Amino acid sequence: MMDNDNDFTFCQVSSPVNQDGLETNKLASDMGDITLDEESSNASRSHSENSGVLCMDGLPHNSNSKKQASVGSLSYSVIDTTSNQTKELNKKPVSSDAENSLQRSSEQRKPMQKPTSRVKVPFEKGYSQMDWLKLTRSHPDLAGLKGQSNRRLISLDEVRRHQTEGQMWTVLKGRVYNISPYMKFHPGGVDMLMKAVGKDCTSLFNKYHAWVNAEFLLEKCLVGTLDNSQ
Ligand code: HEM
Repeated sequence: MMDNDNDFTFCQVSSPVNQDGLETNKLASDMGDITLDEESSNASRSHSENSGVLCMDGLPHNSNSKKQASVGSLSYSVIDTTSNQTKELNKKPVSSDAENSLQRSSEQRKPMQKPTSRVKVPFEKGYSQMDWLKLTRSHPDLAGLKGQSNRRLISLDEVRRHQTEGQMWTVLKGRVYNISPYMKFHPGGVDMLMKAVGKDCTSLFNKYHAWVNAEFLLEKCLVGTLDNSQ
């Protein structure tokens, strides 16, 4: 079962929102030798709709011939079609230790791991998403506009020239943001967000978390709109 927020993230093996068929297809192809039975597929789907995650933590079941794994209160069979044998997933109760739980869940996920590994970086004190929201409400000029309008058109070349501390610009879905103030608040870590600086990060963003509402999160960091005319 899921004990805390960390477990929620670390156990995530499918996209919370199935809006993006790609993610689901990738998962399906990476699962390769594992087949979920009819009942389990339905169960997983409805679980995804409800809570957005598919977590494999659960208490051990007594499994001899039929192997059972559990997802919250749901259970399903896992069948290895290559060896014609059923595999039992590693099922142990979750401890509250986030580090152990990260290790254990990455072991569990091995057979169906995606190429894109998504590790949530523990935030520094004062840099939670709630702290970010508070800052966006209280800071007068997060974008660093200094009175300039954020309705102007900005070329990709100008975006490239903004890679200094305090002025780190990126393009996301046609909008130009100064992500400098968001750096330390990014749940995926500073290093990951640095990859977005000075360029269009839309595809990277979608690869990791297409469902994140950046328009809302970065609203106060908007510096303009990308000029596509060149
Ligand atoms: C530019 C705007 C971006 C915003 C506003 C943003 C925001 C977020 C948010 C809110 C989360 C937590 C998601 C969750 O809990 O489900 C997150 C996680 C993450 N982000 Fe970003 N992100 C951005 C760009 C990027 C880029 C460009 C990359 C990759 C190069 C990236 C990589 C990650 C990773 C690896 C995680 C961590 C694990 C996870 O939560 O699943 N992000 N980001």
